[in-house]
Amino acid sequence: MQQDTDGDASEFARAKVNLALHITGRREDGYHLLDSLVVFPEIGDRLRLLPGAPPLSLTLGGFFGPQLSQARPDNLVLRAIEALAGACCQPPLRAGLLLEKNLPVASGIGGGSADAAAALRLAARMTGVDLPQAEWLALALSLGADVPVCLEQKAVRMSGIGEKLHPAPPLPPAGIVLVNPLKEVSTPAIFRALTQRDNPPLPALPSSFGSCGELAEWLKSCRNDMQEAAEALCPEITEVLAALGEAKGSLLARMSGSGATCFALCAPQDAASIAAGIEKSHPEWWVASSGKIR
Ligand SMILES: C[C@@](CO)(OP(=O)(O)O)[C@H](O)COP(=O)(O)OP(=O)(O)OC[C@H]1O[C@@H](n2ccc(N)nc2=O)[C@H](O)[C@@H]1O
Ligand SMILES: Nc1ncnc2c1ncn2[C@@H]1O[C@H](COP(=O)(O)OP(=O)(O)O)[C@@H](O)[C@H]1O
Repeated sequence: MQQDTDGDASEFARAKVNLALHITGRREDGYHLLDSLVVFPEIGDRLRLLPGAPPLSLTLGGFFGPQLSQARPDNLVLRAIEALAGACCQPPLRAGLLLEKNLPVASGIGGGSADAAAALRLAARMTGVDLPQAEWLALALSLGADVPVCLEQKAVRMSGIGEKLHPAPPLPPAGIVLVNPLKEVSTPAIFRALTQRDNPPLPALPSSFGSCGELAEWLKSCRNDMQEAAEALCPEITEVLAALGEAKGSLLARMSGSGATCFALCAPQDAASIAAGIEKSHPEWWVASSGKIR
C-alpha cells in the first residue's frame, strides 16, 4: 500500500471531496449506491506517533480535537488499528498516537474516514504487516463506506456503496476552497431524508480535462443528489453556496458528500484569495484552501 509520510512517523489524512455525487439506487440492506467523482486537496488531519504515550492511546489535538472525546475507543483511528491487527492475527501497533484534527467533524469531507485510512497506512508501515490489495480494501470497507477511497487519496470515480474505485481521467491544475458553516450534519439523517434514490449515473467522463474551466463545465452536467435534503435540514448550506458561487474566480460551487462542507473549484492561483474574501465576510465559518487537487 502506498504511504504518505513526509519522511517521518506521520501520515497526512486528506479531506475527501465529492466533486459530483449521484445517488443511483439502494441495496437491500439499506445502503445507497453512489456514482461519484472524488478528489483530495492538500487540506487534512495529521496522525503521528507520540513518543512516551502509553500504547495504544490516542491524544487529540488541532482545532477540532476537543469535539472528539479523548478516551473514546470508538474513534475510527483506534478501530482501524484494532481491525488491522485482527485481520493479520497479530497484536496491534504498540505506540501512542496523536491526531491533529484540523477537519470539521461530521462535515461531508470524510475526516473520520481519512483518519481511519491514515491509521491503516501508519500501522502497516510501523509493524511491517502487509495484505493483498483486495484485503486492504475489504478491511477499509468494514470501517466505513468512504474508507477505501481514502486509502490511496487519489482522484477516482467511486461507485457501489464506495468500494468500487476506478481511476479518474488525469486532472488539470485546479484549486479548491472548502467552507463549512460549523454545523454538524449526520450522514444517515441525510440519506434517510432523500426523496429520490434512483437518479441517473454520472455522464460519460472525457479521457482528460484540458483546464480547470473544462472540468468545471463537465461538473455542471453533474449533481450532488444529497444537496437538496441537506439544505432543507441545514439552511446555512444555502448561504455558504451563495458566498462560494459569488466569489470572484469561482468556477463552480457545490456541496461535498452529505454536507455541510461546500467547495468552490477555481484556478490554482485564485484559491487563496477566494478563501481570504470569505474568511473576511464570514469569520464564523471554517474556511480552507488548496492550490492543488489530486
Ligand atoms: C455520503 C458519503 C459520500 O462520499 O460521504 P460523507 O457525507 O460521509 O462524507 C459517504 O457515502 C458516506 O460514507 P461513510 O460516512 O463512510 O458511511 P458509513 O459510516 O459506512 O455509513 C454511515 C451510514 O450512512 C448510510 N450510508 C452510507 C454509505 C452509503 N453508500 N449508503 C448509505 O446509506 C448508512 O445509513 C450508514 O449506516
Ligand atoms: N477520527 C475521527 N474524526 C471524525 N469523526 C470521527 C472520528 N472517529 C469517529 N468519528 C465519528 O464519525 C462520525 C462521522 O465523522 P466524519 O468522518 O467527520 O463525517 P463526514 O464523513 O460526514 O465528514 C462523527 O460523528 C464522529 O463521531
